[in-house]
Amino acid sequence: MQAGKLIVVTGPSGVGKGTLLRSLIQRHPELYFSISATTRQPRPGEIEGQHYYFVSRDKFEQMVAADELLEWAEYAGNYYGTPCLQVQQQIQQGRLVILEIEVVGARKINQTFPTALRIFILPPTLAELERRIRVRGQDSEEAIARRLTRAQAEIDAADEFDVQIVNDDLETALIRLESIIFARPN
Ligand SMILES: Nc1ncnc2c1ncn2[C@@H]1O[C@H](COP(=O)(O)OP(=O)(O)OP(=O)(O)O)[C@@H](O)[C@H]1O
Ligand SMILES: Nc1nc2c(ncn2[C@@H]2O[C@H](COP(=O)(O)O)[C@@H](O)[C@H]2O)c(=O)[nH]1
Repeated sequence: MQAGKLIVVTGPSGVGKGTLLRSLIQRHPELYFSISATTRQPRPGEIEGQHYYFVSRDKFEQMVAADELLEWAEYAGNYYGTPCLQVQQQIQQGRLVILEIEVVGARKINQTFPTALRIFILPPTLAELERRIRVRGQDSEEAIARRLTRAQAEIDAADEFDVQIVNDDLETALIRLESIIFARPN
């Protein structure tokens, strides 16, 4: 069986990573989308084991100590991390595995998984990024401020990644994402 591949999708909060990836997975159900662990409180409608594994800080720290996470980072006051086991199993089974993670964690993947394809999603403007976070309507003012403070430094890191996609028109960005993920190797 051919070995699978790891694809990391990163970019600032609210840029539309989740929106793009949900559409991508609808079109390509063979993709495996990794489910992260987080200490963040669930938002209305978020389901345990589907959107995230919601864990306490103690439990998260135990997972770190037991080396159960492929990468992890603290983001806007909460921990987020990728459980290793499922990702490794799915790659061994030949699947394309997608991680949707923030920039610090995406950098760590470069060290542990140097063959991963790392894609950075950019907003058309910072004002549009703020508008999207606000329209989503799921973060407190404090959480929005933390996310926007971090966004500029994240955007400045875009060139560290293999590919950059501007998510202006959603369908155009989705087609570009598809073409990069399913590009034939030379
Ligand atoms: N191309 C686009 N044009 C306009 N609105 C968009 C576009 N892409 C996403 N959005 C909207 O922007 C908001 C944020 O999108 P989304 O939650 O997917 O971002 P995200 O990058 O996954 O954020 P986070 O990292 O915080 O999970 C949503 O309301 C979504 O509908
Ligand atoms: N380093 C990691 N970052 C992750 C992971 N799972 C999600 N994220 C990123 O965190 C922020 C905030 O997410 P939100 O759901 O609270 O809006 C966002 O950029 C996610 O992509 C992970 O496992 N590791």
